[in-house]
Amino acid sequence: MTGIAAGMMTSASLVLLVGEALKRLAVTYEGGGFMAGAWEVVLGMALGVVFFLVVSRWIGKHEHFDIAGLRKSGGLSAVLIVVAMTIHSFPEGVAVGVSYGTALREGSHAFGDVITLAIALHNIPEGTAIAVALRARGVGPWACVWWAIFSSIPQPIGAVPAAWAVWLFEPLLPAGMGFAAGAMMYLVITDLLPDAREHAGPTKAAVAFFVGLGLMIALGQVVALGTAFVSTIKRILVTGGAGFLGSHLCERLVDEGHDVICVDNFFTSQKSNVDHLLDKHNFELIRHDITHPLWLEVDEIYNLACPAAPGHYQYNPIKTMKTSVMGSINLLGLAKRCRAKIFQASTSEVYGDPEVHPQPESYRGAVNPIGPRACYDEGKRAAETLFMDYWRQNGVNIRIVRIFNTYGPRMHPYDGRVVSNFIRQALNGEDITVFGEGTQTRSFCYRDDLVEGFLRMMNGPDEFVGPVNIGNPGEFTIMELAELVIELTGSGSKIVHKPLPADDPMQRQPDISLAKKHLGGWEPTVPLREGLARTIEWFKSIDIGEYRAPTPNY
Ligand SMILES: O=C(O)[C@H]1O[C@H](OP(=O)(O)OP(=O)(O)OC[C@H]2O[C@@H](n3ccc(=O)[nH]c3=O)[C@H](O)[C@@H]2O)[C@H](O)[C@@H](O)[C@@H]1O
Repeated sequence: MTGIAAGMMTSASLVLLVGEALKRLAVTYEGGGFMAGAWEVVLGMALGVVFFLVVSRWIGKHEHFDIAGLRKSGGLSAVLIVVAMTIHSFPEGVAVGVSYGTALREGSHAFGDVITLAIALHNIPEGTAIAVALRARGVGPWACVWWAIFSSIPQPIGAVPAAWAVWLFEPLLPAGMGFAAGAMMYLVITDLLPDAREHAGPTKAAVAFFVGLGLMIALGQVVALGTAFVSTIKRILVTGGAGFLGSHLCERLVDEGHDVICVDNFFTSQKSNVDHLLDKHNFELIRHDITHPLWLEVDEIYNLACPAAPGHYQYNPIKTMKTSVMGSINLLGLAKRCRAKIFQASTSEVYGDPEVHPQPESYRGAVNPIGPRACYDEGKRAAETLFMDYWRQNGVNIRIVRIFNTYGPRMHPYDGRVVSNFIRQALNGEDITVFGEGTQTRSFCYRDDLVEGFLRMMNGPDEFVGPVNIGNPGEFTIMELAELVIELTGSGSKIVHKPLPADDPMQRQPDISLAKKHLGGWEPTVPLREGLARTIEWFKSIDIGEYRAPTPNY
């Protein structure tokens, strides 16, 4: 078994990791000549070897890994063996993590899978050895099993941060691949092969080694074939994809390698938001209004299409209601036909002017169904109803998020919402228009935090369909916001008061416990001051003259 694992790990290290790293470098250093950039892999391998060497020295003698030696052990040495095995699992985990980090960055998990398999296989004799040593000491059979399993727990603990680190430092990938290869080869030479040889003799060890080599090459082929069939690349439709949030979502999805179809009618959005994506092979832009049916073949749909600023959605309230209701019906029908997963961008406005504070998802809201905001609030509520009914009645795979006030770069300068208005006014030296006394509150979430929440919700388990609040619980009065914008822009603008619009909610703050629980601990990371500074920089970088106000209501 150990001999086979040694063969598999050798093949994985040299063929998959080093081979692939050199292939990548050939692209990076195109035209750079023989061995261009290969030093990165060599350096990575050396680091991998040194890493294992240091760890092995630190935990003591190699005899502790010696499987034959374990059989003879008893008493204190058995405890030492468990400790040594447990600690030496850690660098193995790092090797697995580096391999997965590398593989996933490439859009496939094949590398990680084969290396995990090899390490897992090699865990079997190690775990058995621990069990044998403890059993000889009179430890009960189940306790032996537990200790055998426990000794491998450092593997995932080492693997997760290692994978993350590789992900973070993409340019170091070839060196990272070399690192994993070097670390594994060290393990093969110092640990696996001597064990195999001592156990089974040189001939059987050599045969097992070559069986392992062959097995891994065959497995690599099967995985490659399987990956081609079960591709991780999805065809994703984003409606409202040229808008403030939609364009950022498209960008994230394009970067992840998905085939993205952006649909927009450009009512409150701007083509320039997706200009930089137009020449990407995996991005497509369609001008279309979702109140009309759409015939496409997709795997996932993000429905973000709807004007969201009160002034613009009240400009043509019937159209706003149609966008939420007919748009949802059209897209849910598309999702049903394609068996696609579909995501609805709902809103904190479903809570109306809330009597419960902060607002949990279970709160049913206080919406005026006949007021000027109803076209949006009730439209979004009806959309939620439609989503839930398509889920219950037709088994459509849905997700609903309720977005709380969001801001950031690419907000339309004439959007009319409070953050864009205040920044535009401050930069132009105009009066800052605070509606009412400015004592009403809002909780402002930075765009990137929100889109991260979207992705986690869409990619989360099918059992959790929402609705879930996504927003920043940091609550501010509108007056505080005005003062902060003046401070950050260094503007001489004065604050003036205008009448409070009808049905304007007095307070709003999301309860995000549900998101934290179900979306892998998701929570906003960008504080208002920092997010506003970034947004102000973006506003300074654009030419407002290139933007056309969608309606006169801003
Ligand atoms: O920003 C958002 O994401 C939300 O914006 C609006 O909801 P609202 O909270 O009314 O957003 P704003 O128009 O930005 O108004 C926020 C507060 O600032 C006040 N405001 C707005 C604009 C302005 O120039 N001055 C001003 O004091 C408003 O009266 C309101 O109390 C939309 O209706 C929501 O669907 C959307 O989720």
